[in-house]
Amino acid sequence: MTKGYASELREGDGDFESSRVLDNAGSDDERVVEAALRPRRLAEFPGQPRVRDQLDLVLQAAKGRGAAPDHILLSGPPGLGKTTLAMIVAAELERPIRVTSGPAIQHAGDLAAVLSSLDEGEVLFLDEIHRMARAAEEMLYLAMEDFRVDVIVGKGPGATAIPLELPPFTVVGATTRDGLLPAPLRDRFGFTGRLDFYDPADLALILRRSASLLGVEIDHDAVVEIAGRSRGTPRIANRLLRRVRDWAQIHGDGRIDHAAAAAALELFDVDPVGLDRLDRAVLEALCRKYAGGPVGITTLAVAVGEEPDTVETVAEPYLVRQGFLERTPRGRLARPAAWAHLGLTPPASSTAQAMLPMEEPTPGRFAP
Ligand SMILES: Nc1ncnc2c1ncn2[C@@H]1O[C@H](COP(=O)(O)OP(=O)(O)OP(=O)(O)O)[C@@H](O)[C@H]1O
Repeated sequence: MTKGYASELREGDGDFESSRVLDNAGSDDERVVEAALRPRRLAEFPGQPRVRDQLDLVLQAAKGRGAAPDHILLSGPPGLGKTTLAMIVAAELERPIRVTSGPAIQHAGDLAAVLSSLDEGEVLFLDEIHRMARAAEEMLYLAMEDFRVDVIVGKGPGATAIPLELPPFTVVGATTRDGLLPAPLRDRFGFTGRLDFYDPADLALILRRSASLLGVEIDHDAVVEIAGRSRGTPRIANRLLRRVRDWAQIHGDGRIDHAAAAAALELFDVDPVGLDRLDRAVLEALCRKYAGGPVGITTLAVAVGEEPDTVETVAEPYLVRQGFLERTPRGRLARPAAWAHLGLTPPASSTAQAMLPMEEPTPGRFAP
């Protein structure tokens, strides 16, 4: 589900909290709206054609055999649809879904309680699976492989493991950091779907569908404008749509045209390539404070007043994808496009400048 970044940002110094319309977080009300906008079936899910086709095959084959499918791992940056796809897996299998998350499982006993109450064929959605406690991870390996958990009774040398058989079930794990998953856990998943940023045409489809569900009229140019500034992320596209809708309601007749979209996005500090204040702060710190780097992620995060994990999972993937930033073994480096985007001239000695030039991305187009 969509958690983590909200609380992390709130717990942080809060610089970006109030104005980050692009946060991959949101209030409870927003989560309710988000849930209402989720596609329910695979056929309604725009984008990610490869993952969709692979998942379709896995699910159809399992259904045909009348068996639970292999465990499924979904990885990718926040807001790309991992939770949505987990819900879709259960809907396609016509099975119930149990939802929990890594941070909620801090002891093996927490996981044992969930596992022992699963019904046959049930889908267990484990969001942020990389944040589960180590002891619970070990229990999960066994449960995923042998459909069994060992319940430990007693303590010390007298402790006994009592095996408890489980009915077959399917784990759908979601992670923004699959590199943090221990190999034995990763290996237990028979299928891994890697979600990537959406292209503007798919975001446009998502926006049209959401506008129709929200009952707002939106014209073609406005859809293109919002899609181009949504960082390749459906959650952000939907959130920007709702802010543009607010603008059109207050300043116009409720219909969304290009002028309304552009004015609202300007108000909410979303720049023409979709970068928000945190993204720009990261680039500014990298270029102005550290002369383009290389600089370590922790230092960079301190410079922008954020947790390293937030910078790494929320801001960086898109900055890398857009050709603004490069991750190197020595630290983060600003690419020439970052200097150009900020209107700065790289210092003559900058390592970043010595690298091959990349084009400044155009609005709504991803760098190759
Ligand atoms: N392919 C899609 N089509 C339409 N809407 C989508 C799609 N993918 C995601 N969304 C919308 O974006 C919102 C966020 O998606 P979701 O919660 O599934 O992302 P996530 O990858 O699980 O994020 P996180 O890592 O933060 O948990 C959903 O509420 C849904 O409305």
